[in-house]
Amino acid sequence: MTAVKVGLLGLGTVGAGTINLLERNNDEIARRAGRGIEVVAAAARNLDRPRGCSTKGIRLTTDPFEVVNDPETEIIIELMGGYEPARELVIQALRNGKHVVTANKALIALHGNEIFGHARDNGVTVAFEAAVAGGIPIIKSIREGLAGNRIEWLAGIINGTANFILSEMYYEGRQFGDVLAEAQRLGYAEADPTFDVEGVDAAHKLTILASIAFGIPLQFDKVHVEGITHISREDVAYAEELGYRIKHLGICRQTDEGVELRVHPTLLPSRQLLSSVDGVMNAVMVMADAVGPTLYYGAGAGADATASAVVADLVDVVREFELDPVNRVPYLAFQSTALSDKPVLPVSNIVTAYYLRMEVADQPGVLADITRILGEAGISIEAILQKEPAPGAEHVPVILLTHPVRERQMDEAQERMEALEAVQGRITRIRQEQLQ
Ligand SMILES: NC(=O)C1=CN([C@@H]2O[C@H](COP(=O)(O)OP(=O)(O)OC[C@H]3O[C@@H](n4cnc5c(N)ncnc54)[C@H](O)[C@@H]3O)[C@@H](O)[C@H]2O)C=CC1
Ligand SMILES: N[C@@H](CC=O)C(=O)O
Ligand code: NA
Repeated sequence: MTAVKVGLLGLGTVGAGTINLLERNNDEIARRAGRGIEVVAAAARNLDRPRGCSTKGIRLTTDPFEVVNDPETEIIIELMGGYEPARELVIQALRNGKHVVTANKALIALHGNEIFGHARDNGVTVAFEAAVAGGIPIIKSIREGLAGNRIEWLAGIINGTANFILSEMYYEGRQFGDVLAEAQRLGYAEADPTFDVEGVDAAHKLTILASIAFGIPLQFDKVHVEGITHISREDVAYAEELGYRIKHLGICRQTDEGVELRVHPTLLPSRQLLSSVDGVMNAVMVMADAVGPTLYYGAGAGADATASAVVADLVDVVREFELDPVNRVPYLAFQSTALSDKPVLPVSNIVTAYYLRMEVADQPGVLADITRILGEAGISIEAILQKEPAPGAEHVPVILLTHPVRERQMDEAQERMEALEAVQGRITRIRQEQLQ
C-alpha cells in the first residue's frame, strides 16, 4: 500500500523533531499504522535557514496555504504555533477534507470548540496529544483509559519551562532570567516565553485537560492564571525549610457547585510524588472514583518527546481512516451533544492553605498584630518562621503557613496586614495543597 502523504506547517523545534522521528522509526511506524507515513510538503518562514532535519524529497514553500490546499496531502500537521494564521489554516485543511494533527494548545484552548465543529461537519479528525504535557500520552489516558470513571480532580506540572526554572532555583540557586534563557536555547519555551512564566501556556493545557476530564466545553477565559515571576530564591529556600517544594501546578476539580480551574505556584509537601518531578519533566496526577489516584510522568517539552506525541496521533489517524466518523473517539472525550454546562467557580470561593512571606519592622508587637488579624478572619496558623535581619536591615522576613481557608477571607486579612505600618510592601502569598 502507498504511504500516507502528509503536509507539515512549521519546521522549527517540533517540526524538525517530527521529520527526524518519522525517518528514524519508519518501519516500526508503518507496521503499527498499517501504512508508511511520508511528509511530502512543508511550509517554513525562511527556506534558507539551516534546520535540525533533512528536507530531502519534501516540497518546501513559504506559503502554508499551498500545503493546506495541496490535493496530494491527506493529513496536515500544524506545528507553527500561535492563534493566527494557524486557526485559519487548520479550518481550511478541515474544509478540504484533511485530518489535522497539532501540538498547538493555544489554538485548541481558544478555538477548539469552533475547530471541532468544522471537523465534525467534514467527517475528519483533529488530534492534539502533543498539546498537553508534550510526550506524555495524557489525553489518550484520560479520554480512553479512564472512560469508566468519574474524575474528581487532576493536578499537574504542565509547563516544562516553568518547572525547569523552579528546579534550577531550588538545586543550584540560579537566577530566574539565566535559566529562562537556557530553556529557550533548549527549545522548551514558547515563541513568546511570557506564556511559560506567566502561566498562560499551563492555562491553555489545563483548559484542555478539564474539558476531557469533566466533559465541559473549552473555557480558557475562566481559568485563574498566575505565573512564577514573583517567586524568589528565598521563597524556594524557606519552603524547603518548612518541608515543602514550590511547583507551578494546573489544578481542576469538580464539586457539586461547579468546577475549579486554576494555574498557580503551589507549596507541595516534599514527600508528595509531584514534588520530585524536576527539570523539563511534567507529571499529571488524576483522582478518579474507581481507579483512585493515577500518575503520568514524562518529558513535557523538547523536540523528540513532543514528536513522539505528534507521531502517535498520526498513527491513530491513519488507523482510523476507514472508520465511520461517528465511531471515532470524541475530541473532548464526551459526545459533543453531552457536554455539561457546570459553572466555573470564582477563585474567591476556593479553599486552600497558604504560605505568606512578609517583611516586617524588627520591633515588639508586630507578630501579635499579624496573628490577631488572622485570628479575627478565622485563619489559624500552622507554622511561623522568623528569620534574622540581614546586616543593617530594618526589616525581617516572617514566613507563615496557615490552615485551609476560603480565598476571599484571606484577601481581606491580607489587605489588613499590608495596611499595618510595620509591614513593608506587599505580602507574597502562595497556595498550598496536600493533593490527597
Ligand atoms: N517546543 C516544545 O517543546 C513544544 C512545543 N509545542 C507546540 O508546538 C508548536 C511548535 O512549537 P516549536 O516547534 O517549539 O516552535 P518553533 O518556533 O521552534 O517553530 C515554529 C516554526 O513555525 C514557523 N512559522 C510560524 N509561522 C509561520 C508562517 N506563517 N508560515 C510559515 N512558517 C511559520 C516558524 O518560522 C518556526 O520555524 C507550538 O504550538 C508549541 O506550543 C508543544 C509541545 C512542546
Ligand atoms: N513551552 C512549553 C512547551 C510544551 O508544551 C513548556 O515549556 O512546557
Ligand atoms: Na501529551
